[in-house]
Amino acid sequence: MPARLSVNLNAVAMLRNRRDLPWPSVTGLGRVALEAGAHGLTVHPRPDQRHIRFSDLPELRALLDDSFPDREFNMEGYPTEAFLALVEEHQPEQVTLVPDEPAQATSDHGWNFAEQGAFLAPIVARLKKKGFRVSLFADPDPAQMAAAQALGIDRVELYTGPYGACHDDSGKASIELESLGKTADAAIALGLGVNAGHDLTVANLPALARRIPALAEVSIGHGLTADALEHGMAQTVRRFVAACGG
Ligand SMILES: CC(=O)[C@@H](O)[C@H](O)COP(=O)(O)O
Ligand SMILES: NCC(=O)COP(=O)(O)O
Repeated sequence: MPARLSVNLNAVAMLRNRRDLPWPSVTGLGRVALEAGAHGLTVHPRPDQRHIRFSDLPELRALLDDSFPDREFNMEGYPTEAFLALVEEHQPEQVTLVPDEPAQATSDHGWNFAEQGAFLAPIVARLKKKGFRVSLFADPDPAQMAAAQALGIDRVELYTGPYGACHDDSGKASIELESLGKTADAAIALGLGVNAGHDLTVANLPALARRIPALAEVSIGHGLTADALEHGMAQTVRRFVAACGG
């Protein structure tokens, strides 16, 4: 089965937040994504709300519940008490825990399961008890998968940033790809599902999907939003030229 696509709306939210105006609409573009076939929506509400605002969450939950009940809401974040309260309020189908510092510009590494397992274990147990599917952000490192699996999680999300960064070096990309592939092999052998995300694009996704045929889900925001701008720009300029009376 092909990997499912969850559209990360953080980049849209960041653009919206440049002005005190309601566009681009996070919920509106979430609807466009779902109408176009996305299997779900991802948000990463950071503590300073510089991208997704906490007030976006009820609207997105309602969009999925009212119009797309077969799609999924994936909430990502560092498991502070405040983040866990948001999760419990908005009931995503999947919770992805990431080891990000509050002021971190973007996610840039996975959990160290050996060192941070004791911190994660009660949080995973709490989320599992409440019925959430739990995924943990993981570096491409097969040796860490046993410690991840021991936490009782459902999936790992492989951090694909280093692979995405090889956009101009196919030799290095194939090394990063193999590292992701071996980590996925180890996770799958232990019974874990495998998601992936960070800096995935139309260009680098096909090789990833071929190397990891059981890839369950990819969440994509930055590259997908850039692609939408690139491919939508000409049509939009035509609309504005017409609005100018041209
Ligand atoms: C976990 C991950 O890789 C994404 O959540 C990524 O960090 C996107 O979040 P930002 O758009 O806030 O960078
Ligand atoms: N979970 C990873 C994710 O949502 C990726 O975001 P981006 O790097 O594509 O913006």
